[in-house]
Amino acid sequence: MPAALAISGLAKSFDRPVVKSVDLTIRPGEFYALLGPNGAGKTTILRMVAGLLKPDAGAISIFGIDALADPVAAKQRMAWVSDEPMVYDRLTPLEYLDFVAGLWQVEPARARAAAHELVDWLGLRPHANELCGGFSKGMLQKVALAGALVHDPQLIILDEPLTGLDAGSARQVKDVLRQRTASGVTVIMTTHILEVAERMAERIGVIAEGRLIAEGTLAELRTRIGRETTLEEIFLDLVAEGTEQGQDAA
Ligand SMILES: Nc1ncnc2c1ncn2[C@@H]1O[C@H](COP(=O)(O)OP(=O)(O)OP(=O)(O)O)[C@@H](O)[C@H]1O
Repeated sequence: MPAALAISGLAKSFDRPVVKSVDLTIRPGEFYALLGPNGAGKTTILRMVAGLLKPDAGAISIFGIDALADPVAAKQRMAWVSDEPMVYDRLTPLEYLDFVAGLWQVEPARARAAAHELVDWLGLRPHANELCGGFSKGMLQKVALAGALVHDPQLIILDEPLTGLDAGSARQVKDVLRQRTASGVTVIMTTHILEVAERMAERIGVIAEGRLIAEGTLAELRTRIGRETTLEEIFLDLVAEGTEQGQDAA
């Protein structure tokens, strides 16, 4: 079976190199967290995977599909959830989900069932028939997540999905993601909430200055650091070890 996501030699520069020859392989059903300091290049990597930004170099394969050569086929297998939710103000959550399902040509009865299930899972039922225009950012984030999942993607790519959510909403989103991975779906997400990476991710990748500087299970990362400590300490040590700034400070 091909990898859910295989990236090799991925590179991108803006006014300077931001992603520098990143290789990453995620197996089907895996929950993978991408950590890294602000500006490390995490979002840029995910935007390239989601087909929103053209890499300068490298290859991206999604379940064996060359995402650069056949972006439409690749996009059908994945969902992209940005940290800036884009939802239509003049639609209710159910109307929005119906609209998105239509774009994906999901069979109407299946789409309706999926929409109602997501609305319930994400606690949107009391607002299911209200216009999204009046929603808080957290509620919009949940509607956007529901929209991304309505076509049953096999790879879910999320950029900071829990930022700004209250405890109850964060729990609902985590439960939806857990439920999806339990049924074999692959998840890759960026987060600054180390506890989320620690509790939810099977493997963690650390990006610093555009490079993947470390990767593994929490136990593997601990072994690499050589002491029994928290993910926060591991993260700070790895970043210090893997960046010019950190090396200068050491
Ligand atoms: N469209 C763009 N044009 C110019 N520079 C950009 C663009 N997008 C990102 N960058 C720059 O690329 C670098 C990496 O940004 P990116 O958003 O990938 O980082 P990140 O690791 O996701 O950071 P954060 O944790 O703060 O969200 C930053 O210096 C950012 O300013």
